[in-house]
Amino acid sequence: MKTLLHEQTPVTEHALNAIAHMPTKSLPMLMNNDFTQGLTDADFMRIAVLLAQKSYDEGGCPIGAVIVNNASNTIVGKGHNTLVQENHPYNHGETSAIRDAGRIDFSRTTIYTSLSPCSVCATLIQMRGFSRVVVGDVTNASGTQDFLKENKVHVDILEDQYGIALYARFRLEKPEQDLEDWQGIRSPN
Ligand SMILES: Nc1ccnc(=O)[nH]1
Repeated sequence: MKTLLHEQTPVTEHALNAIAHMPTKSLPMLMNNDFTQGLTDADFMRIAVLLAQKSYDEGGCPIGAVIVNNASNTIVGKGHNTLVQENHPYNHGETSAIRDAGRIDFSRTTIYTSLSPCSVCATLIQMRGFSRVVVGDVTNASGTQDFLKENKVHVDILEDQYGIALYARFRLEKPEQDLEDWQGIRSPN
């Protein structure tokens, strides 16, 4: 079967945005193995940021995450924060992607998150035995890298300036929503 994204397709922002929006299980219909093999850490991080943008456009918190199988370089889970969209007291970008992936062996996967993980997500990442975390923003938030490293999770910082600017804008526009999401401070509603 010929896919829309293949070995001759350039890796553009439009292509990455289509990947971000397509259900994970349908991705093999969109891109073939050769295209998938060409995706880099920065590309996976940008997909996480485009999921953050999708959440922002829905009125939610702009944080996205992508989980990739280390051996096959394929996306096995992805998602974004749904505090607002699902009226969900605790569904961060990371938990959303982890839930999308399901009960797999996370020790052979990498999670790309558009924002530095909170302590609850860092604990889940450690408990589920992820081999590696790539963090796209340690400018707006930080603090769990040492915990992750102490627990044998490899941490790489790969800042995405688009994601950093988006989160900074959100924090200025909706400071209460940012605090509720980070610290569980009671919703004003
Ligand atoms: N890393 C994160 C911080 C806060 N909220 C999220 O969804 N993710």
